[in-house]
Amino acid sequence: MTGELSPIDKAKFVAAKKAVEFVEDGMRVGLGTGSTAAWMVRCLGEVVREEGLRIRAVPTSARTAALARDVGLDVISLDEARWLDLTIDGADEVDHEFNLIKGGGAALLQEKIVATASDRMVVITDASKEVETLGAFPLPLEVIPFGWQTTKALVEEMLDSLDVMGRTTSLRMNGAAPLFTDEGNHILDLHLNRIGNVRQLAMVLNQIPGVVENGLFVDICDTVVVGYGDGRVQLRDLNDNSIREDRLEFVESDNLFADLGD
Ligand SMILES: O=C[C@H](O)[C@H](O)[C@H](O)COP(=O)(O)O
Repeated sequence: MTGELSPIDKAKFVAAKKAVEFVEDGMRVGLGTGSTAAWMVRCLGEVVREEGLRIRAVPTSARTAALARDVGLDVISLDEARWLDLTIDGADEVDHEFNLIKGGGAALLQEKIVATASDRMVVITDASKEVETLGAFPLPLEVIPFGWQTTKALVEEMLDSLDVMGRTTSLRMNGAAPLFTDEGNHILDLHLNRIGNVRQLAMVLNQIPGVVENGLFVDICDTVVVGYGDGRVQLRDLNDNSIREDRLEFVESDNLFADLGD
């Protein structure tokens, strides 16, 4: 069964499996969204079944909530949990200061709320998402549908005033219609190539009327777990600047590998 996994899925899987080791009995855990986070939810379900951990999980999307219930996790809302011990999530890009671009799966709003409500955010990724400077991946911006074209024009004006060159913005589509997020909003993707001042951009984007949230996660992530296709994992911790390495075996499990990908 594991032979069917691509190297990239193996990398995502080992990062996810390693990150689940941070989960302890009694914790309230935020569950990210996306293909990497889906591996983590499956791994967590298995650990909870095998070790009898009592955890409560707060998902960041309807997709993750459905998967979490499928694998037997106790799903509660953020309002029930209030604060979380840990959130584990994927990312679209990660820089050396652990700033992130998120929202490729349109879940950035709930993801940012949940991660910010957590004592610790662990990001799981493969090496392809590590970058010197954020911005090659289009930056998602969640905007309310009312007047979105005006909001888009204001965003473009703001980018001009910041001298962000060569940018384009596009409304994310779902087939022929605009995509709606779980919160009923649209996504504008900002194609910027390179984000010089991440902190400044994150702040000014959220000042624009109509913008609900942006996909820049600044000073939120503490730990990054990078997985590799050969089973290696690297754990980087910003708090003590440590880097630890490990290697995980691929263990065949029908539960984990029956439904590949997100
Ligand atoms: O909105 C989606 C999230 O921010 C995802 O965590 C991000 O897009 C990474 O997804 P994946 O693990 O599928 O690459």
